[in-house]
Parts: sequence; structure tokens; C-alpha cells
Amino acid sequence: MSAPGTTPLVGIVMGSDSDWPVMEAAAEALAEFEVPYEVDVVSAHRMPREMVAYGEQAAGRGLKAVIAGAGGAAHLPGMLASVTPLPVIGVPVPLKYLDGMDSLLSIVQMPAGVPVATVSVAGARNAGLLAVRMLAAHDEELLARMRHFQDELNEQATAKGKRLRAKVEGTAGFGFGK
Ligand SMILES: Nc1c(C(=O)O)ncn1[C@@H]1O[C@H](COP(=O)(O)O)[C@@H](O)[C@H]1O
Repeated sequence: MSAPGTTPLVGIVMGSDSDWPVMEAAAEALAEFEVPYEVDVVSAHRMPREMVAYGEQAAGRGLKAVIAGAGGAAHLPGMLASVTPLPVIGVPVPLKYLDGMDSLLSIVQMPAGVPVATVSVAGARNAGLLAVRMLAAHDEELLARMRHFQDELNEQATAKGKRLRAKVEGTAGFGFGK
């Protein structure tokens, strides 16, 4: 899936459609920055030949980064990283057992030479934002939008401090955000 008439720049893939409720946040982050993306199910375990083909063709199709999410024995991100020269961002998807620790450790502990940028368990939004930053390194307009986004985060955090001080002290007391 990608917006009509646009070439996807980021591929969001996952081991199963059951990962979508977690992975959707990556798509939302990319959409906020109007970065075209595609989504698909690509499992290293269940469809290894298609997984290899996806990884091998990703750069040639114009993708600049791949976000790969999987749960349990999450080999998908690492296997994709082994067949594409593109940056791969891994999202550990938490399942019913082990709270995502299994996915996290499967993704994060890659052998030297095959990097996967692992985000937190269920951290798909950060995966999307990291992909935006990667693209922004070569795109001044996107860089400006990321700076604006960071300024907004700063304002929101400052407002939280102000609200908390007002609640605890009765008035907005001393603080950085005063
Ligand atoms: N970890 C992997 C891989 C893989 O790494 O290739 N393929 C599927 N899966 C994971 O299996 C879980 C259960 O999948 P089902 O819900 O389809 O049974 C999902 O979280 C998926 O990412």
C-alpha cells in the first residue's frame, strides 16, 4: 500500500498481519511527514524465498529504508538486513508470552557486519520517526519539518512541567519552563 502515483521510499514489513496493530504506528508517523511507504507481510520463516526477493529488490525499487516488525523468534529484520544494503529498522512485537523480550533479543543482538537499528518493544512510532530522520539527512525540507516536530515536542513537555508545578505547588514555581 502506498499513496497513488507516489513511489514508496520506506517499506514496512511484518511477519504476519497479526503484527499490524503494533506496526500501524510506523505508517502513521510516515504519513504525518508525508513520506510515501508500502506495507506487506514478509516472513523469513514462512516464506523465505519471497523474503529474500523482497530484500534483494528493495533498493532497486527505490526504497531508502526498511522497517521490519516481528514477534517471537523474530528473525525477519536480521535476515532482511543480510540481503539488502539499505538501513533496516527492527521493531520487536510483543506476543502473548514473554512480553516481547523474545522478539527484542532476537532482533537486537546482531552479529558484527549486519546492523539492525532496533527500537523498543512495540516502538513502531519511533521506527517511523527514525526512517524520517534517515531520509531528512538528504532532504532539507524534511529536515526543517523534523526540527519543527522537535520544537513541538519541547513545547508539550514544557507545558507538562508547568501543569505539574501548578498542581503540586499551587502556582507555577521555579523551573526551566517557567
Ligand atoms: N517472527 C516471525 C517471522 C519471522 O521472523 O520470519 N515470521 C512470522 N513471525 C511472527 O510470528 C508471530 C505470530 O504470527 P501469526 O499471528 O500469523 O501466528 C507474529 O508476531 C509474526 O511476526
